[in-house]
Parts: sequence; structure tokens; C-alpha cells
Amino acid sequence: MSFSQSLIQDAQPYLEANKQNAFIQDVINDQLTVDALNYYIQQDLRYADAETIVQTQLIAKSKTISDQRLFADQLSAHLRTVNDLFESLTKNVGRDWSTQRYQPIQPMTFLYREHILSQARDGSLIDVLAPFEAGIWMYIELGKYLKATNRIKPDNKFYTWVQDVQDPALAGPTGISNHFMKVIDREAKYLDDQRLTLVKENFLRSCLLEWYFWEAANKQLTWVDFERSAFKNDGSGLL
Ligand SMILES: Cc1ncc(CO)c(N)n1
Repeated sequence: MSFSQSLIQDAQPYLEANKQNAFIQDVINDQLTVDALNYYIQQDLRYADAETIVQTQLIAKSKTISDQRLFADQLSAHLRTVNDLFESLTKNVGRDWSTQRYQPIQPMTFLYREHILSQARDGSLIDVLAPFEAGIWMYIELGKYLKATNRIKPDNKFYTWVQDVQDPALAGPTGISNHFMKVIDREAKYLDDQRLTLVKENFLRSCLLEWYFWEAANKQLTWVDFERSAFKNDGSGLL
């Protein structure tokens, strides 16, 4: 089994948990609230900005021109399209698009951004790529899952998202996700087991943070909630 196959295998419980998350189930039942969707849009825009930074790191850490071109082309595609999906989703929450970008970064977004950015200084290419690719892989798998339900109709508030994450350029056999997995496998050959374990841990941690990202949107968790929970101090917990 290749290293990327073992990542996908070990990520299955996380994928299942993401499928069962209330946000995804609400999409299936067409019950996604405007508040949850709006929070998701605003926070994912901030995640997408971290993805931009990650992709500049991928270029910087590449050892060949051909890798640099792969990541530069993907960064360019990201920057060309990053607003389109969110602008389209914003139509479903009755807000003005001009107010959606650069909203405060809330706790789970902060945590997940820090996670994918954490390899920027000392990590090598595979360390930066794996936690970033995990998010892409998760989105593609959730897109397949949602499509397979046959219940996401064009008037569903999340319809455009489901369509977008199935784009063959992203999710197809020769799409960018498989391409990134191939780079991970190529680089994995140079690492010992101890290093591979760390790469896998970071891949799986992204899959875990995906679940928390949906959950934060379900509950629209803010720093104020974090403070309230801390100051209350009654053992009732956060989530
Ligand atoms: C939280 C999150 N994970 C993954 C992706 C896919 O790029 C995204 N846009 N947002």
C-alpha cells in the first residue's frame, strides 16, 4: 500500500464523523440555517487566505522547477476562483458580498489556520503539503457523499459548494488532489517511519479539525463564547 493510500485508510473514521456532523446532515435535509451558512462563508474565507499562504510555501519549498510550476499554477487557480463560490453562497444568506471578507478570525478557524501554517518555517515540502491536502481530500469526499444522496437540489443553499468540490480539475482522476497525493508519495520515499508518523498525524489532525470547523459553524462559536465559558467556570464545557 502506498503512503497516500494508508493516509486515506486511516482517515476513514474522520471522514465518517464529518459525514455525520450536523452541518452536513442539515445540508442533506435542506435545513442549513442562514446563520450557520453565513458563519461558514466568513470563516472559510479566512481559511482560504491561509491556503494562499500555504501555497506560497509549497512553491518556496519545492526543489524542482516542475514542482514550483505545479504549485504556482494551483495558487493562480485558487486566487482566480476563491471569491466565486463564497460570493455565490452569500446570495443564499441575504448579505452584501462586500461585508463578507476579512471578518474576525474565530477560535476554530484560528486553530485550523495555525495547523496548516505550522510547517511553514521548519517543515519540508511534504510537511506543508499533507495537512493542506487533507482538507482538499475531505472536501472532495464530502462532495461525493452529498451527491450520492441524490437529495441536493439546485435550490439547496449548499448546492454550489457540492458542485464545486466535484470539479474534475480538483476531484477527477488527473485532478489536483490526486496530483498532490502523488507528490506526497514521491516525497514519502525519502522519510523514515518516525517522520512518516508525524506527517500522518498532521494529515489526520486536519481531518479532525474539519469536523470542528463544521461544528463551530453549527454553533457559530466566537471568542466571546470561549470567554463566557471560561468565566462561567461551572464545568458545563464549551461545545
Ligand atoms: C475548512 C476547509 N477545509 C478545506 C477546504 C478545501 O480547500 C476549505 N476551503 N475549507
